[in-house]
Amino acid sequence: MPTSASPGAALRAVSEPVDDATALLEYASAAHPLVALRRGDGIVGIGEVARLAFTGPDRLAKAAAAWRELAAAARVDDAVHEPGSGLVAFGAFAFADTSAAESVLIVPEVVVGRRGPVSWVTRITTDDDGRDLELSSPVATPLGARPRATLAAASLSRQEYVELVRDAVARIRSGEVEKVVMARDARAGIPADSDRRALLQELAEAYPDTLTFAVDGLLGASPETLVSVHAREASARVLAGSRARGAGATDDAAAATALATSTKDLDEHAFAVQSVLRSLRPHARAVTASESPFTLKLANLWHLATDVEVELSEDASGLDLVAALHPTAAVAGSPTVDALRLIAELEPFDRGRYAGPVGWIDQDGDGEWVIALRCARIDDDGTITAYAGAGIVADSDPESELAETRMKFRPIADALR
Ligand SMILES: C=C(O[C@H]1C=CC=C(C(=O)O)[C@@H]1O)C(=O)O
Repeated sequence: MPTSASPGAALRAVSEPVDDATALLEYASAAHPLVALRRGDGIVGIGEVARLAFTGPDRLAKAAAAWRELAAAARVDDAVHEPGSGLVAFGAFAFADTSAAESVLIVPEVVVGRRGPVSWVTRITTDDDGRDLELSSPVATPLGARPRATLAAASLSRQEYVELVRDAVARIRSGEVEKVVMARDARAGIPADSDRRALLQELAEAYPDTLTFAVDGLLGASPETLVSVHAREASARVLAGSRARGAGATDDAAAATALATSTKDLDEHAFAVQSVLRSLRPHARAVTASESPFTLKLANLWHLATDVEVELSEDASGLDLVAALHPTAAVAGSPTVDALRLIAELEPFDRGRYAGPVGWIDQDGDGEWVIALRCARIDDDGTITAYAGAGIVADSDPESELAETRMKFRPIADALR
């Protein structure tokens, strides 16, 4: 484990432009990478100058308040002024209020970042002795071999998952909930000293439009932006409703059309959009969302997607908005409270940080948060636990939902292949 520390004193961060930092992943730790990358741009953290941990129902609100305080006390010299320069923390939060998994904000000692033509390094330290920051330059090391392993069903066999979905459909038809997301887990093992960056590289190449992330052992490639905040504007990409990609061009186009015209998927999607709009409205001067969803193409799946743009009405930070949004109907269901109760009752495992918010925040509260999907936890001993879920509504077919979860395991399964 990395050393943990809470900042005894205020933090000081200095960002300076550097020559092109092309292969950002080469700066990350092989064992404990801190990464947020999209199409080659983003930030990589090295070391830990502070780790804030939270648990329980208020974990997000507590994190938002703690970060506000820490950022207000920090001394930041940012000569770069790009999203991700200056003081940043990476965060990963548990899905459930009762989860045993700790939710964390990690402030790295060094950040290497890149956005288009601009590259930078940020050095962060505690400001207690008034020292000038003189840390050595970050070192790029070539990625190691990609670890190989095969995922196997863990807490539930495939048949048990099918039965779980059948139970969920019955509970929906009896009127208990309108939609519930049912997940399953799968496990594999890699050597403890495997280079996690090699898996991230594979995810980033196969899923360039997702956020490839790694925070505190959780890594993945999420297509779903919970909220991205920059200069008092926020955006979200809501996903719900999925189809496997077709084998050839004709099949693939037919899969997209079938998805775009499926009442079951459009209903499932509408619940997710409504839950996001409801959560964002109190913080918004204006909210814009397209009237009907578009089909988003990923390497493994088609998704129904809606982009939401928000003009913020107050000084809400990314974490304030995350606290308002989580859990959306894309990962919990609708109505939220009833769906969460059903998940706790039916799913025989702790989701940990799967389906929770993961991302980063800067000193101004700006940042990018996605829902931790298409992801796995890798323990220090090399045990991998991957997760995949599907939104269940009254018309769901249990076998199709099982097939959908298999497609959602593919990013992790393929990266390990
Ligand atoms: C719960 C997952 O996906 C969600 C996001 C997009 C589409 C979904 C669906 O079609 O069911 C899920 O709501 C997952 O990938 O584990």
